[in-house]
Amino acid sequence: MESMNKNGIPGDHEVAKAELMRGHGHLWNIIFNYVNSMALKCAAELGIADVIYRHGQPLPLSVLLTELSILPSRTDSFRRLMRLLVHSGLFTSSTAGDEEEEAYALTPISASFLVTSKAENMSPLVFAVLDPVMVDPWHCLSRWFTAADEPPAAFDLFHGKSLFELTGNNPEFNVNFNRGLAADSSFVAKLILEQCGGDVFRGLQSLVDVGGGSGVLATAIADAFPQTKCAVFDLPHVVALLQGKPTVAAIAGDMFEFVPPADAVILKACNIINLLLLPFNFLIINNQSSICYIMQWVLHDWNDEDCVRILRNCKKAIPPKEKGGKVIIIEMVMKLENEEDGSIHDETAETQLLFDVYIMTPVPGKQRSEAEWKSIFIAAGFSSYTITPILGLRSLIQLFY
Ligand SMILES: C[S@@+](CC[C@H](N)C(=O)[O-])C[C@H]1O[C@@H](n2cnc3c(N)ncnc32)[C@H](O)[C@@H]1O
Ligand SMILES: O=c1cc(-c2ccc(O)cc2)oc2c(O)c(O)ccc12
Repeated sequence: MESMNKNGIPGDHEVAKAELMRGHGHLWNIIFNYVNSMALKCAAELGIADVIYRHGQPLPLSVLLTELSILPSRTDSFRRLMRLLVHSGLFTSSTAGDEEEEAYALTPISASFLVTSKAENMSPLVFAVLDPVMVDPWHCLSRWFTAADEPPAAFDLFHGKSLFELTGNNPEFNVNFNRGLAADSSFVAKLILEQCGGDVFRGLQSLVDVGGGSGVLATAIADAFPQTKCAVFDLPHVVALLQGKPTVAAIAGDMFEFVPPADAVILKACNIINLLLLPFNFLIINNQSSICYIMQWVLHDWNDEDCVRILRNCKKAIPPKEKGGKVIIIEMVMKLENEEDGSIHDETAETQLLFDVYIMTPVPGKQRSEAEWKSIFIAAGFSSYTITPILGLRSLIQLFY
């Protein structure tokens, strides 16, 4: 009672104590947040969503335990794991029958992003992001800030090489990483084609997906627009995973050296083009045709100077806007804290902040605001751009000169 004043209103001391308790809870939430990530990874590794999906209706706990070969001694632990995953919105639980045994069902999130049996050559993104190869470097992020030899990213400090060098000499991780990103690409490709496909891709003669990874995006565009000749350009060990995609050509090379002209791609469609042959193909570029380069999650890997180099290489090979040339970039456009609408507090804005810090650990990357993008576009010689938000999190940017 002593902390109330005579009107029954909590005194300063009581308010401060309540705030401290809230703050303590908040801190715990931040500290233990990685448990959500790891519980999700565990669910994906066990294949919980696949088993529920195959069952086609809410799955009683006992059946789930049997199907997943969970040891009887782990029953209680498994139920607690499921309780957290239900709380996170990945599954729902209900009780059915006289014994009131819990039964679990998929939510739209797990049905769309965790069921692997529906997606060939893809695995949930969580396998790429939470692979120990990606997680271990976080333990030296603080050291990276002060390391005198200034390694490009904490990843390089921890592994002694860059992410893309490591994918080149660790085949298992190369597959894991590219399959994880493929699943995300597949989702985005569907969205783009539904929301703005006609406006963006209709009438294009050729398109090259620069840093196109698994080729999922290029394949979806090629399937939706069969008259557009599509190709994926990426590092040799990445395009090597692309064998067997009949509608998309694969080209190995280094985008810092040059970006292949799309018309050269058409000549060699359906083969992995030997990089050595490409200079000869320059001789027969038809600069009058509508050529487009597309890049998803490529520029966010690099500093401003490198982005300008990549974009200048693209600009060299496309005709001006009136002749149908453009570069399409699918990336985040960060909302900034001082933007008027206050939306920095919503979940999308928080995810953007997390992803911006996330990307500095595997690569020397960053997420950019519109003003930051604009100065890169101008430095690379482009004169206009449009931004179409396709998801809360990211946008489709079209660049012209
Ligand atoms: C983050 S991944 C994005 C992959 C794909 N665009 C997607 O959205 O899933 C970046 C891609 O850039 C490729 N890359 C990195 N350095 C490159 C280079 N110098 N030349 C060509 N591609 C490169 C990587 O191999 C990788 O596939
Ligand atoms: O580890 C990653 C993850 C991504 C990523 C995350 C979420 C998405 O919806 C898409 C992609 O992107 C990465 C990336 O571009 C990179 O260069 C390194 C690592 C990752």
